[in-house]
Amino acid sequence: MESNEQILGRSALSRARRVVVKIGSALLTNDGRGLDEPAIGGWVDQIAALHQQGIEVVLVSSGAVAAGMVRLGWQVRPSAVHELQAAAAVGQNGLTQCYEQHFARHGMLTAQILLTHDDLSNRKRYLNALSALRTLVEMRVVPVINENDTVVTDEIRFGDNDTLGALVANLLEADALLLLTDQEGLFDADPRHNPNAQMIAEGRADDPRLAAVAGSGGALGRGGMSTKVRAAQLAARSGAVTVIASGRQPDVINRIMAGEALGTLLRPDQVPMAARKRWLAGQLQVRGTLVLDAGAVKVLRDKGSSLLAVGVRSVQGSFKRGDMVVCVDEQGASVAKGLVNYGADEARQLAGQPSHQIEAILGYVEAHELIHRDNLVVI
Ligand SMILES: Nc1ncnc2c1ncn2[C@@H]1O[C@H](COP(=O)(O)OP(=O)(O)O)[C@@H](O)[C@H]1O
Ligand SMILES: N[C@@H](CCC(=O)OP(=O)(O)O)C(=O)O
Repeated sequence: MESNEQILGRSALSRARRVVVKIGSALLTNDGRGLDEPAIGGWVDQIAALHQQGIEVVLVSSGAVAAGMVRLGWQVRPSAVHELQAAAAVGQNGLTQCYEQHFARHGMLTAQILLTHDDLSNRKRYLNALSALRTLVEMRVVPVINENDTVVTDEIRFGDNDTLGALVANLLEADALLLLTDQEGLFDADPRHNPNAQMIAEGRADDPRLAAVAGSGGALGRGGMSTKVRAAQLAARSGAVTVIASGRQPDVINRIMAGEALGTLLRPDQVPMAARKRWLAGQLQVRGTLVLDAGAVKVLRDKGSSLLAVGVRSVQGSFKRGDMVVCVDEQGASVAKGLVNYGADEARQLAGQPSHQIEAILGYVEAHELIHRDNLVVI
């Protein structure tokens, strides 16, 4: 029998079905010298190979500011936030184009997604982002995500896409988060300043000693290792394993996903399913109640199905799309909790109705299910 460490360690990577790959600025820009296009081509080839194996890959890519600086002919990275934003806006086009061209060599489509951290803490926008991303992934399109630098100031100032990568891993309940950077992994001291620093091969994401060795920002004034350790902690909440590794190692993505001991592995302390359910359940206060008929209770419990409106008897409370609601049986016993796709008024109109009637009743379809099974925890 496998031990917990094996379940949550390297072997979790070889079983992973969905992975978020984050490529950092330090690496993409070859330490601040504009986009490293041949290297990008290499990562795209590796991601295409994973796709061939049926693994879903979502890419979080930095590099907009650096690409914009080259296009604008700026030699020095500006410090004023509005100039960083301008450079990011110009550069994002180049970044998108670069990925699009390389993925096209493999006959693959990409989609540009610009998000802020706030988007993923606002319940409605969270659900919107989730359904858009899930649809893209199901269509085998590779989402290429970056921060929406035009509307944020903190993120662009700290240059932290590690947190965004972790939030996306939470959102999509990814099995793994790969943080590709310019170092072989997390060292016990910054290797740029300490030649005797040793790489940490493996640890628990929430080990406080890791935060201590990660220190502060990287050489380009970015998050450095501290945001990577924090990202691993966030990713662990939904059960994802994190690997911090050098993007310059040949075939790094595929080797890590095959379970090879490259980089630093930071594992969650709980098996993924338990972590995901706890994370979802701990997300929000319950805002309303859906009373289910016996058939709906049975399919939720026995099959882990999504909740359809047809199985809902009545709706209590006042809630909005994206809020957490509790599902109870007709005797009032709790059955499940989940994020609801319709607000209370709409849910009342839909209760007891088949899904194909949603458009006729409301005039639009937000989703075919009232609660998608991925957003549902049976209790
Ligand atoms: N303990 C450590 N181990 C490895 N790298 C460290 C450590 N502490 C600080 N660093 C620095 O973090 C940098 C990587 O972070 P960063 O520049 O933010 O990369 P990215 O842009 O890929 O996110 C490295 O170049 C290194 O100088
Ligand atoms: N979003 C910005 C900066 C993000 C950034 O540099 O983050 P990181 O790669 O974590 O150091 C960009 O694309 O240039």
